[in-house]
Amino acid sequence: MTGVARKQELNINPKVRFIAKIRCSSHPDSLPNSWISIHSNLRDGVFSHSLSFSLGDQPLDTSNRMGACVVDYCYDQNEKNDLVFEREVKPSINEVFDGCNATIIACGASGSGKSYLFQGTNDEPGLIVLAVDEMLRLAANSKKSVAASFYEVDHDHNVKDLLDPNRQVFVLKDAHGKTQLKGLSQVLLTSMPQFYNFYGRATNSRKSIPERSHKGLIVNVLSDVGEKLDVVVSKLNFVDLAGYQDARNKSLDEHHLAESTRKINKSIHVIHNVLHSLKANETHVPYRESKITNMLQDSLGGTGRILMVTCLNPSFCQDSINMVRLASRSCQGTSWAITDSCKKANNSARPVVPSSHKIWMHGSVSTSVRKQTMSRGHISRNKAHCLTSTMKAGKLFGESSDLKCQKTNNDNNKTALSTGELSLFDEDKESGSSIVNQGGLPPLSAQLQEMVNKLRLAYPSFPSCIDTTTRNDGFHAQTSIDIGEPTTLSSVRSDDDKRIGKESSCSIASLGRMSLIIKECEEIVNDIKSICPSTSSCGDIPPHNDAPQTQTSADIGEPTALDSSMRVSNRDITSFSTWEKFTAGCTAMKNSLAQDYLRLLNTADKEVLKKLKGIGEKRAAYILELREDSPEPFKNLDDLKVIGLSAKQVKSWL
Ligand SMILES: Nc1ncnc2c1ncn2[C@@H]1O[C@H](COP(=O)(O)OP(=O)(O)OP(=O)(O)O)[C@@H](O)[C@H]1O
Repeated sequence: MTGVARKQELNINPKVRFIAKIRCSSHPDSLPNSWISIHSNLRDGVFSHSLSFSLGDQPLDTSNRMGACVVDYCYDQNEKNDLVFEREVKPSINEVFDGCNATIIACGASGSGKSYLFQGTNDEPGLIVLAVDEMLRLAANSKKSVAASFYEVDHDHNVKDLLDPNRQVFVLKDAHGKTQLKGLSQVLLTSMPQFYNFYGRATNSRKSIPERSHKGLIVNVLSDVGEKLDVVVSKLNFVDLAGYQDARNKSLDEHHLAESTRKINKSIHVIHNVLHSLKANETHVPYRESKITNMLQDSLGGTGRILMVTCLNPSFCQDSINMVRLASRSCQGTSWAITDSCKKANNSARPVVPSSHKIWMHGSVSTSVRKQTMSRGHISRNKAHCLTSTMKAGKLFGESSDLKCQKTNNDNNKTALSTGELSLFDEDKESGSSIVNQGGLPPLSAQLQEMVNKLRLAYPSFPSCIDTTTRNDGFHAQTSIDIGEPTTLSSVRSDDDKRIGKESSCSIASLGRMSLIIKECEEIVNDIKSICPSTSSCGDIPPHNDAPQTQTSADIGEPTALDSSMRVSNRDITSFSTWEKFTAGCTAMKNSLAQDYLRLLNTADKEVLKKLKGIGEKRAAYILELREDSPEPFKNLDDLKVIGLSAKQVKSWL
């Protein structure tokens, strides 16, 4: 890092700013950091830092999708908390006193120095301590007061009051849509020693909780003392996110730990998504996809200023690379559009984004970038010294020197969908006749055709349903029934009605659906075989007995018993009514379609992902990143939330 770069103008994004901080080594004798190099970029008046990584002499290629990792600024290991405070936090505090909210978020791998940055030590106070001191000073000079709350969110689910762990905290929205943290206690701050007392109590209560969790401090600025003390004018949030850990880390063999890690990682991804959306001025911001972003919605949205600090370990840590990639993706609005020149260690240019990416990255580089000239030399350290002596008196913080982050598995467990699997989707493939090609669908293979024919024998209503529609809508109608919900014929029909006319051309998605349905047919055939072991083929299945079970409107209206039809292997297939057989097939199909959609998300390469409805360039790239954290990030339809899709939406596409 050259001195010239250090004197460059800083571009401060008025809304969201991403910075990185390389942790100082906790061992004074250890070698200075050598695995992260910081390179300055100045392009079109926008300043940024790109980071490159090396292991020994070996540059680490992070360019698979990402290329250089770019953040707005990176502080190296020699730069102290007070410098970060003066440059990054203090300007926001003035704005908080003017009525704006601000949020400072620290994220990073475990042991990357998040707590150190926020909390600091007796000798080097952290951002929180410096900020509260500054806020108390400003409050004394105005008719305002400050009060603080301290909370913890474990598993991205339960919110606990760290001042009073027995209190239950509920996240509610008031009539104006504002977030209320019902039950969270608040302490009026009067002096630094009183704050140390408060903060020390809260951090001690946290130590009793072994699980990793996010924790947050809210410093509220209250309106005039003596009038309405409880009216919050604005707030400064500090959010110390749980340490990021690769969920595939072998040490996480206990299921609940892996599960908890998965949830934590997911919420970290959601926070980055939210910041990306805010930075890119997107209309939809996925606050509701995690508890922590839901809680912070008021502060993050509107005019609230946000600083995301990605803390980096001083020695090699794959999780740190993952984190900085994530930050870079959110910061740049893109994560893969990196030119070759950017991959070189000594690159100096910001990544060039191909035009195909420009739609969604629009707005990510602010046009109203505020520039602040700051040189390293003019930071006053008096404040820190003054605080240090106060803190020493209180001996608030203990220190440990463990370097927690270990090298983790770098291999991405990627399984690209083979073209063999895709051949079913292939429009050029011609074989056999088809019962469903009237809408432009490709002909089925002879083998599949035979299977469907067999199904016709077993399920008389199944082919009739197909045949009564003029195109592939019949298939859609059967497969668009909400998964897990009771199936009624009327719902089938209304879905059918909705779809007819909507989709007039054959899409890859519809071809995909078709192949999946056919695959499901095969499974149904196998199910039937297993229920009737004596059956050598579907064609041999005794025809259903319609006589005693004639379909009535009561049958149609009472389908819930059929939901269990896939579990009725004890029951003789011959006792199934036509309707039962049909709905059993439908249930299996819709479940299988959902599973196949999830399987594709978990395994398919980017190009295939982009063929799925709802998945564009951005989502596809994000899915690939999620798969780096967890080999199978999509276990059920609810997991789609993390990529901004709802289960309902996807079910309607299947
Ligand atoms: N700038 C620094 N100088 C010296 N030691 C540091 C510095 N930053 C962090 N450390 C030390 O590194 C260790 C890990 O730091 P810290 O606890 O802040 O990490 P963390 O990211 O909060 O970890 P976790 O996510 O596991 O809570 C601690 O022992 C801390 O004292």
